Amino acid sequence: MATSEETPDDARTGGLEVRDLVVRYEPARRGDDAVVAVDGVSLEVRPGEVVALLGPSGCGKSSLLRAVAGLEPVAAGDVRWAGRSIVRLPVHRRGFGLMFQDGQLFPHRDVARNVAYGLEGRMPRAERAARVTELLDVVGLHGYATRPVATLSGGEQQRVALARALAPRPALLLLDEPLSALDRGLRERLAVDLREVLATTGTTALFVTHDHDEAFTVADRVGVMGSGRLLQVGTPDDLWHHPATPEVARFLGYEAFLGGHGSTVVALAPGAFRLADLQQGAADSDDHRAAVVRGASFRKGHTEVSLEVEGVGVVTAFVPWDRVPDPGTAVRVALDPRQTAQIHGPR
Ligand SMILES: Nc1ncnc2c1ncn2[C@@H]1O[C@H](COP(=O)(O)OP(=O)(O)OP(=O)(O)O)[C@@H](O)[C@H]1O
Repeated sequence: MATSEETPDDARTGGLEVRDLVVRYEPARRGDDAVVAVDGVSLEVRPGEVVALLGPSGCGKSSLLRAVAGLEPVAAGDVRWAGRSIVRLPVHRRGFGLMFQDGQLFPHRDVARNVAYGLEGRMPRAERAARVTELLDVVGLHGYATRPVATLSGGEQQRVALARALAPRPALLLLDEPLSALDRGLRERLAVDLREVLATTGTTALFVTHDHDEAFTVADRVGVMGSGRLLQVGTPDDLWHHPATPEVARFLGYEAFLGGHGSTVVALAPGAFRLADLQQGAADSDDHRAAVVRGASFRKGHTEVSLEVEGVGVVTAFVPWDRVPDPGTAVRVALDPRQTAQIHGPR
């Protein structure tokens, strides 16, 4: 039977449910305004699902995550797990795992004893050792058990932190920018590994990041936040092809906008304009414009050219490395509709 804490709706949903959540920080000095860091957010994370919260610095991602963890009080709204409100449960009774930007490993323990931390007192020693070995395999650190953590690289330390967070089989894993302290190449590789580890272990997770590539790599669904609000939630594919507003589109990486029919706006992804005389496909388009080359930077296997397109602004075009026009060159560009998204205005 449904109680006041449980509704038939919840029983069907399971997982995490955040309802109309408000997180507010009271002012440090009298007379200052309170900061509303999370302003009425509702979000679900279904069992086994990985959801990323994506948004610029200060938009309230960490505050939301910390409220779910029980590290920040909830000013209004509700946080529910498996159909029950947990806002009054202390952190340690929620059964959630936490992982932060700096792994916060215990420097005087070796790798195995870091990973075993959450298992101590919960299972016999032999079982604990087996679980540690299993987790080190899962995160790609086979054979690292006796290494002092101080001798590990930043990426290896984050793998240990992940293994430690997963060891007690948390009901929900909360990750706050776990890869942000690492350099870009390593971050990209670890994001792929993280996705695989979460999938293999069937872990339900909420993952905070300001990096859209990382969110798209790791998560089944992504929630885009801005100024304390949840602006849009969807699969990476859905968000990219159907951003709800120019604000969301810009945050996902769209660079410029064109007026469309009526209240429709056309968002332009990097590569939306092709240099007409250089690239195949450009000739098919009937939308040609004048542009001036502003600069170029070499990337893996191609060159990104910065173009100032008449009536549009500065955008990025991709050209083969041996066909890069000099800065100042006047060129014609053609629009590739596949690299655009339509945003429908308010009806
Ligand atoms: N303990 C606090 N006291 C007062 N204000 C806070 C506190 N923590 C966060 N804030 C404010 O709340 C807002 C949201 O911060 P939060 O850390 O949740 O954002 P974020 O999106 O995670 O940002 P970042 O990516 O920079 O960590 C910001 O304006 C921040 O200054």
